[in-house]
Amino acid sequence: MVLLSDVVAVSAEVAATSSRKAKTTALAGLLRRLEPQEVATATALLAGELPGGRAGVGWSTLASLQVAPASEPTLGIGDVDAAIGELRAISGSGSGQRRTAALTALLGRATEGEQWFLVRLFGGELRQGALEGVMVEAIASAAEVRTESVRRAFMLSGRLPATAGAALSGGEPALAEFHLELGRPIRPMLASPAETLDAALSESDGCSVEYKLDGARIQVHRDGDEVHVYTRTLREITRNVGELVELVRGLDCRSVVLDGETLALDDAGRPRPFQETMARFGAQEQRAELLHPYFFDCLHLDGTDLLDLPLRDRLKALEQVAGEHRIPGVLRPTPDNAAALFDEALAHGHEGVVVKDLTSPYAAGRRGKAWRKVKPEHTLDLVVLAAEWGHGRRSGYLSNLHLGARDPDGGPPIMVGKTFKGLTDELLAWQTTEFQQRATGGDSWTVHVVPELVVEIELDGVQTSSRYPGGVALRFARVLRYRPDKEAAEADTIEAVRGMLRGG
Ligand SMILES: Nc1ncnc2c1ncn2[C@@H]1O[C@H](COP(=O)(O)OP(=O)(O)OP(=O)(O)O)[C@@H](O)[C@H]1O
Repeated sequence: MVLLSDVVAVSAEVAATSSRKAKTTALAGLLRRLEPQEVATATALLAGELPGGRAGVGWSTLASLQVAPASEPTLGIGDVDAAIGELRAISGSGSGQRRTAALTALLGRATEGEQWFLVRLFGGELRQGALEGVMVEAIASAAEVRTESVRRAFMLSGRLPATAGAALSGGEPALAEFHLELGRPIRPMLASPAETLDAALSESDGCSVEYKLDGARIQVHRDGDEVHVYTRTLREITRNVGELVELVRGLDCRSVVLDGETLALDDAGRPRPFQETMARFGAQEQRAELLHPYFFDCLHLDGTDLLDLPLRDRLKALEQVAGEHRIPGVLRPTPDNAAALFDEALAHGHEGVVVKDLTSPYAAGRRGKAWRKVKPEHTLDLVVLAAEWGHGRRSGYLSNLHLGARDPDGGPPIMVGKTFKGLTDELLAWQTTEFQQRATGGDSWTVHVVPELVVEIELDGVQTSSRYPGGVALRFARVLRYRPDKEAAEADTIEAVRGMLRGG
């Protein structure tokens, strides 16, 4: 039997080393020791996820609890699972009090180190998407299967616990059982940045160059008349986007999975601000502006999965089923044609282009070289770590943001700079409320927050710095907008920030 204290020890070991190999070895070592019934819960805990999802425990409850710790570790993985299940089942009148009582009982059975872990687990502070890649490798190593097989199962299920369960109990054959299922979204394929268009073009033999639209990612699943629409973070938004559902229901096919971008357009056909597209995803009421879909990939058509086929074949399927709703682009362009498309995309108010290798399969959830994004200006998506109270006109508002870049090895974000520029009155008011709800501590100047909000920052470049732990500082940073569609695990890495040193 594995104890919670074993998980806590391995988590600490993983956090303490920056060596990917050491992290994988530590995680795999523990995974190997698990009983089959412990695998799902222990995997979730190691990945910093609350087993089974949210349990309705807020920070205010957690912060108010002072429970004397146990002197010896006795909590097994099964005990933790059962206690979380009980917490989740509490409902009805007096549920707040009963939840506090159940949580107090659990914490009373935990040692000091275990309490620390559990409080952060409930508070969502341990969840680090960057750990996912390391976990995938650890599962492969513990189960003695190919990393690619584990990665594929994870992309199709979106769940590490289920992936680990299959790998450790059934090996390769069990992993091969994972399929694209209509109605279950998969993690979208992502792009990595290219310095220039020419650099991106020179990397592939044949490519598709497409507009990079500044909208919001959608994944659409249709099975007969049933249509579901999901966001980039796999949230279902079907009820909010009736016009997209109708459009996909009208396509000439029985079943299909399409990947694309959606955008609200003004009367002249120019993109509306990104915030308006995002607002549609959250709004319950119908709004005036209509969303238009721009599909760029087809992952399934009429009973056949296309994920493993090269892009050129997926694009043929896309043309067949949704040709008139394809994103603007060119296949196998000359350098001049590609440059013309890039200029045209910018002239229409879009972000740039994406250059895609026509031979590449769909590698969900990965930021690989098969898709390269090319943009003209410098922007970074960073994580908000803290904010300082403003002065003068901004007094009473949380203003100056402390910004962190992602640690690719799964550690906490690394601070790279501060800015209060670019914040509108509306954003100031919004973030003042949001940050206080996410506060983890601070002093009279500064409020530290759970590092989960992603903000897009425009900057002139970066410079070396001895002030910040990553050795780099942002130059002339200003806030462009918040990125509610992104999680901290998708923020730019410290390496991406350092990579900008070259560009000046
Ligand atoms: N033609 C396209 N092909 C793929 N993705 C596209 C395309 N046009 C727009 N996009 C958007 O770009 C995103 C892919 O770029 P990337 O993986 O870098 O995500 P990102 O970090 O959101 O990009 P950025 O922050 O630069 O907008 C997709 O999630 C999608 O929303």
